[in-house]
Parts: sequence; C-alpha cells; structure tokens
Amino acid sequence: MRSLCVCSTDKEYGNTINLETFRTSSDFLNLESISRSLICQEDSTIYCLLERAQYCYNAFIYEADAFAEDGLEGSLLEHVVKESEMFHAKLGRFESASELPFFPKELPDMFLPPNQYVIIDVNHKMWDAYFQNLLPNLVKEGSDGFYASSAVRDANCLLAISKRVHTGRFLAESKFTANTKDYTAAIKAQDKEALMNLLSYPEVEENVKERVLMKAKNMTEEAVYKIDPSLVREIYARWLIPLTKEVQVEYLLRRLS
Ligand SMILES: O=C(O)C(=O)C[C@]1(C(=O)O)C=C[C@@H](O)C=C1
Repeated sequence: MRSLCVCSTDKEYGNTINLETFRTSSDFLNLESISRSLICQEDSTIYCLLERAQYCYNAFIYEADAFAEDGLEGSLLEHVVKESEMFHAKLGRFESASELPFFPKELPDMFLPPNQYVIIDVNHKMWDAYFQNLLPNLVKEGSDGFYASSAVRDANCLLAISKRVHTGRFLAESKFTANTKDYTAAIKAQDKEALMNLLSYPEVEENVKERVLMKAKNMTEEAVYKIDPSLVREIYARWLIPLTKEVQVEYLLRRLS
C-alpha cells in the first residue's frame, strides 16, 4: 500500500548525472522520497500557472518571425528559453539529472552530460501541449502588451512542468527496482499496456488531483489575479499525470537495452 507523504525538497536529484550511479543509488530511488518531491513541485507549478494567468495570451510572443528584421530566427519565447538555458548551463544546471533543456542542440557540448540524453525526453511534446491545449485555457484571449513578462512566465511554467513530467524517469526506475520480475516480463514483451497497468496507482492519482485542487483554491484566495482552481485539477488530470506516466512507460521500454 502506497503511503501518502506530505512534503520535502528535491535535493535528492542533485548532481547525479551518471546513469549507473542513478540506477544504483538507493536514496533518491526511494518511491516515497520521489513522491514527496512531486508534492513539493506542485506548489511551484501552481504558482507559475497563476502568475502566467495574470496576462493575456499575447500571440506576438509566439510569432516565429517576430525578429526576422534583426536577422534572428525564432519567437520571443524561444529566445527567452534558449538564452536562459545558455546562462543556466554555464552555472551547471544541466549537470543535475532532473533538469532537461528544451534546446539541447543550442548548448555547447561541454555543458551536456553524455549519459543524460540517452534517456527519455518529452520536452517537445510538452511544449506543443502547453501552447495548443493548456495555455489557451489558462489565459484571456488578446493582447495586453506585457510580452516580456508573459514570455518569462511561460518559460517558468514550461520549466516546472518539464521537471514534473521527467521525474517519471526516477519513478519508473524506483518501481522497476522494487518489482523487477514483473517489470522485466512486460519489458521483454515490449508490452506498453502491461507496463502502464503495473506503474499506475489510480487512488494516488485521485489524491494528486484533489490535493492540487485544494492548493489552487488556497493560493487563488490570496492572489490578486485568479484562475478557476478546477482548471489546475484538469491540467494535472489531462496533461501532467498522463505525460508523467508516458515518460515512465518510455523509460521502462528501454530499461533493459
Ligand atoms: O506516484 C506515482 O507512483 C507516480 O507514478 C506519479 C503519478 C502522478 O503523475 O502523479 C503517476 C502515476 C501513478 O498512477 C500515480 C501518480
């Protein structure tokens, strides 16, 4: 029976970039400590969503050729994310196994630990889901001129969501370690459905959805700008939990390769 933990930090995923170290370190592959980290991440994720919701959609941020006259390719948001990743990379952010850049090809090789990128990366799928589905439901239509502020908030949301979803790699490894026999059979058969059944805990998912709903209610009560708390629940139900599970399945399918 899974216990439902309260809170902790995610320090346990610190500078551990080597895949073998990652697989053999029992401390941070403990399912309860990973769950605690997920619970802590909820606060920052909800806060990021709330912050972005104060601005309109601001389509200009996403126009691919907005800076063509200056000889620059890409949207304002892409620039914000790429530039911040470049800066963070220099500080060593991507030495942490829990951090995956959206634009790894733009980063100098020396900032990219070799092992980290053979494992699962759904950042591009997440990027599309964020703009096509999540953002239009979160913000008001139209423009208010706060382009830079909105782009920075988008970048923060993407980062928080990416971190949450890719924690799936740690969850998967922890579940594999705890029940190697059953997982191995499903992996050898490359049976996605069996893996999905093995790694899913419906009652835990219900708890997550209810908890984020309560957190969103509390946070929006204090905030000047509001979002419908049930939207946060829906974001978790429709995007964050399914993507976290997808990362787990994809990770496991390659686990014995
Ligand atoms: O807690 C876990 O075991 C997870 O894999 C995380 C998570 C989630 O995304 O919140 C995903 C799958 C489980 O069914 C329960 C919860």
